[in-house]
Amino acid sequence: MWPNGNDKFNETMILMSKKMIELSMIILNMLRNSYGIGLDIEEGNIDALFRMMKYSAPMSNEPVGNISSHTDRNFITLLCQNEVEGLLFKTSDDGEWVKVNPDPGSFIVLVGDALRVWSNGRVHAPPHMVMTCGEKERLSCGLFLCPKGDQVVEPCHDLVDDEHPPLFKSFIFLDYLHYASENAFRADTVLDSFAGI
Ligand SMILES: O=C(O)CCC(=O)C(=O)O
Ligand SMILES: [Fe+2]
Repeated sequence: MWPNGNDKFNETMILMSKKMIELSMIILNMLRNSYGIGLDIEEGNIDALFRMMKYSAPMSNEPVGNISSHTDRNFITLLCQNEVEGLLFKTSDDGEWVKVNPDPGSFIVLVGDALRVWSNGRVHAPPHMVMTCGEKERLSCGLFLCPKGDQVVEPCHDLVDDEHPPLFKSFIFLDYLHYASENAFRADTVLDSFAGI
């Protein structure tokens, strides 16, 4: 059983997760630069979860729901997947559901709730879900960059002023995770009910 006895696989997964953490940090820094401000998210205050997901082939042409609509709770999620489509996300403009065209050579970047709070609502954390159909299994792997559980999540002070009042209250990340898991049935609006002002 992995990791025992599968050293090569182990090594590849550790390398992959390290590279995905690096890429997530680069993206966070690009965001900071685009606002011309210092990023008060330090590496020591961040956790990363690497997860591999397998959706078995539904063997039907009717789409089958695998993961229902939700926003991710973390700062930023990087996803890569095989060629089987299934991920859909909701746009901020008109709330349309859009299919993600799978490209095994690229990463999908999703903003999560913690980054939406940090940016004081400037970046959209899209509700997304997974629905598959057909005869092939879908494989994806995700790197979820999160605040550590004891971290305070709040709008970045440089992004709050008279014209941009805070849209969210400060909270401890772990408290939010608990609240979100107790309110999982409204997984894509739970941030607003927990911390929205
Ligand atoms: O498998 C995917 O592409 C997405 C999975 C997902 O949304 C999640 O694990 O939060
Ligand atoms: Fe997700």
